[in-house]
Formats: sequence, C-alpha cells, structure tokens
Amino acid sequence: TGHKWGYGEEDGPSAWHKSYPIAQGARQSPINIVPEEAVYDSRLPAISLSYDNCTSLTISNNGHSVVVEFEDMDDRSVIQGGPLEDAYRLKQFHFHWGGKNCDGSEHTVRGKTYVSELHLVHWNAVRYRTFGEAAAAPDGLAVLSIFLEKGDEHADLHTITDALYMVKFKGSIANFKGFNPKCLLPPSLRFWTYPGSLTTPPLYESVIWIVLAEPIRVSDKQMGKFRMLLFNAEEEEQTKRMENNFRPPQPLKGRTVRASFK
Ligand SMILES: Cc1cc(C)cc(S(N)(=O)=O)c1
Ligand SMILES: [Zn+2]
Repeated sequence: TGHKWGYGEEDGPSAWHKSYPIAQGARQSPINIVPEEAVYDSRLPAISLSYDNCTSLTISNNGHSVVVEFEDMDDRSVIQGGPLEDAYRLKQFHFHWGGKNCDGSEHTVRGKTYVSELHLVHWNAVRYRTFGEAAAAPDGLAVLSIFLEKGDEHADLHTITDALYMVKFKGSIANFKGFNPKCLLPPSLRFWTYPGSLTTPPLYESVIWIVLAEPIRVSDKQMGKFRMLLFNAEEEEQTKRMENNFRPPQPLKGRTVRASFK
C-alpha cells in the first residue's frame, strides 16, 4: 500500500525521496557506467544462465511497466556465476523505455542512452524464504540488465510485442506460457557489475546489478507497440501513454564498477 508514485512532473523520480528517503541513499540505481573507470576483475567467473526449464506464467501491466512473471517455487531457472555467491531464481522480467524519438534506458554508458532496457529479476532463494524477504536484503536480488538499441527488428521480441494489446490498461493480466527469455540475450555475456538498488519505489538497496555490455537490436516499430500501453486503468478518465518510465542515473557515491572484460 505504498504511496502513489509515477514518472510525471509531480510524482516522478525527483519527488520520490519525499515518500522514499532511501532515494538519496549510498547505493542507488541506475548509474552512468564509465568503462574506462571500471575495474577489470579477472577472477570474475562468466555468467551462467540456466533457463531451459523456465516456466513463464503471465504478462501484466502494473501501471509502471509490462511484466512477465515466472514460476519460482524451485530452481528451474537460475542465474549464477559472475559476482554471485549463490544461484538466484528468475522471478520476472520487465522493460523501461522512452517516448517517440527519445531514449528510455536507465543505465547509461559514457552518458549514452539506449531506446530501452530489459531487466531480468532474480532472487536469492538459498538465503531467503520469499522474494519479499530477499528484496529487502543487501544480497537478495540479482538483476540482469540488457540494453535495447534501435536497429533492425528483433525476431523473438515479436512474441512479446504481439501480446501487449492484451495488457493495454493498468491492472490487466493475461496468460503468457512457454516464453523463454534466453532468446532476448545478446551474443556476448560480457558484463559490468556493481551493488545497487531497485530503480523504482521502494528503491530497496538489495540488488547486485549485472549489466551486459552488448545491446540487442529492436526496431522503432516494435518499440512503438510498447508505447501503446497505458499507465492508467480502463475505468480512469485520463488516458496516459506508458512511456519514459525510466529513472535517470544516480550518484555513484564511491562505489566500484567491476568489468568481466578488459
Ligand atoms: C520495484 C521493483 C521491483 C522489481 C522486481 C524490480 C525493479 S528494477 N526496475 O530495479 O528491476 C524494481
Ligand atoms: Zn526495472
């Protein structure tokens, strides 16, 4: 029953600190990544994604983004390796994006923004009993972030963009079985990693971020379908297109960004 927040003038990222003071905390996300200042760590193992038995369940519009949820009552789809001590269970993925002709990624690279950013959210079910418990713990979540760059259309993203009409309004949900997000990965799993937070309220500082350096390419037409989603519920008067649902980069506050590559 958290306080109402959004991405508008009055309720957007610059106002969140009023209801969520941790917005001005020491390990907030996203950040601007400066590759030249990242520390190459040769001891970082490669990221390992075991998604072959993943079970997607639903696609839904939560009024902030479009979310695909997974069955997470066992270790059927996990991420491990990289900076992670344990295996983390895939819970959901969602996107952040901009408006027409403007970018909407959350992390930036040397100040460069991308058209969108995909977040694959995982939780540490080794140390915590529930997702909620993990989401409030410093090593509770691991979010794999993938940049979406404007280019040719992405053959597999169609499965998602063709389903968006079913979840146009806030509060809508639909069956979405049989989708494996491994088709959304770029060829290289080279990454940057740093300790951060959720990028939307409640902004908990519980995320180990793993940001892939290589983007995937999507077409403007495909991104246009995300912008047909609405922030508002069907019964609300005001129709508000869902776009620019991203938080801008936050102060690094002395954190080190490590790179898995030179
Ligand atoms: C509030 C919130 C929840 C979840 C699962 C994930 C995020 S994010 N954008 O940091 O990946 C935010
Ligand atoms: Zn996100």
